[in-house]
Amino acid sequence: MFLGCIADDFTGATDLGALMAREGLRVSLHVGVPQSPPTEVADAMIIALKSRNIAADEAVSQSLGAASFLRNQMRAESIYFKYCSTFDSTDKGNIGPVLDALMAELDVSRTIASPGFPENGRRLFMGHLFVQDRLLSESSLARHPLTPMTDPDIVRVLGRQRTGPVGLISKLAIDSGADAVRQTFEEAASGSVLICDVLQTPDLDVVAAALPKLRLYSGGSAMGGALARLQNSQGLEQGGQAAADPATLRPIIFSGSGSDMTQSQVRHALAGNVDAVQIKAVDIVDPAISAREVLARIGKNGAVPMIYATAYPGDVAEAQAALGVTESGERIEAFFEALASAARADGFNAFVVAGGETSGSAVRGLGIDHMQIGAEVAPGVPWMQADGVWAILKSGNFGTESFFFDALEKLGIGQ
Ligand SMILES: Nc1ncnc2c1ncn2[C@@H]1O[C@H](COP(=O)(O)OP(=O)(O)OP(=O)(O)O)[C@@H](O)[C@H]1O
Ligand SMILES: O=C(O)[C@@H](O)C(=O)CO
Repeated sequence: MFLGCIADDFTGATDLGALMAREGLRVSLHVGVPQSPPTEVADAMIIALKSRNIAADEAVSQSLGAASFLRNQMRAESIYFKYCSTFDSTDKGNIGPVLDALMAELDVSRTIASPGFPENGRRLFMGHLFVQDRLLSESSLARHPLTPMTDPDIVRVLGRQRTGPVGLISKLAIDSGADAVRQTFEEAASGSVLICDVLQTPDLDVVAAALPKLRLYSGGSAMGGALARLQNSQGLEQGGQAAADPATLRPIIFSGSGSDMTQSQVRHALAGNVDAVQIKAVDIVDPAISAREVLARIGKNGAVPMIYATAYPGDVAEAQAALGVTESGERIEAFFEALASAARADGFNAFVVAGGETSGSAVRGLGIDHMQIGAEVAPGVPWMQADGVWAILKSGNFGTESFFFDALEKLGIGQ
């Protein structure tokens, strides 16, 4: 297996899977470390963790466990550590501590950190990360509830998270070509992690071509896509993609993200034909009971059900003031987990889910631990199939306004 990947959240894992499957790779995606090596043939394996917002030492231990499985059981030639294209983290971690631990474990003296994802507007210049046309620190990510990104200089951000040096593979080196990139990498001090500038996708291909056989890479999904492209240009068989039979599908939409884009997507869906139920944290006492109540209310008008907690920031703040930030979030997550489980038992089998934490809850509720990548609806957002269930896990800010309907259409379900 050429690439063994560790993703720090579920939507990020499916994002990476989509970008590698696009290049024809056979991708095997697992939720957590599998009990034993899977029998299917794969060029790349992704282990999805939920390690972005946990204590750094726990994130390190889970990531080392995944790396050990990928190297020892799957014989992965390289390890890829996938984190967010907006470098979501705090000064305590978890990107730096996990990178330090993987570098020590794999005995590598240098690696790269390449979060950029130009197709989704995440670009880096001189180590500064932009979201569309704004610096990271001026984007909505500066107000992220768990990982507010207030410093756009990723060299400086990673420098605060690790003990070793942090350098830069600048756009100037990339424009000079693969040899200049390789030289920058090789001349960097031992122990360095080099942040990669990227304005357009071909910049990533230059970096991949310059550094084709590192034991350890790290970044967003687009760098993984570039490595997959390089691998495929060396003659891999095309991988197949899972396809759905629309006649057998019963769709349902869950939205628990509060991001600006998901808010637009919910508003767009509400203006169309959906059977919508809004859920509030204060109303959830027993998640299983709330889930059954919601399921009893839907399905009367023949439209696709959409159950959403997504609310304006003022309403979220009100719920947080009443219950506390942790309690209000946990209630909604427990609700979506119970709802996924109950909806599956009721025969729903195509789940459109918005939000990283919400996706984690839905996957837990569905009880799936292994997924096959299907068609991509928006850059980095593919349908996936597991044990007769279809699911699409959308990162909060991904997709355009019509995403929910686009996703259904992609499976052949008209509105
Ligand atoms: N109305 C609400 N009141 C209180 N908490 C809410 C409300 N709606 C959502 N939440 C909580 O906000 C968090 C949203 O996290 P989630 O990761 O699903 O979305 P996101 O952060 O926008 O997505 P991503 O991580 O993909 O960018 C969850 O913990 C959810 O329970
Ligand atoms: O890289 C991204 O932006 C996403 O894959 C992500 O990590 C979602 O949380």
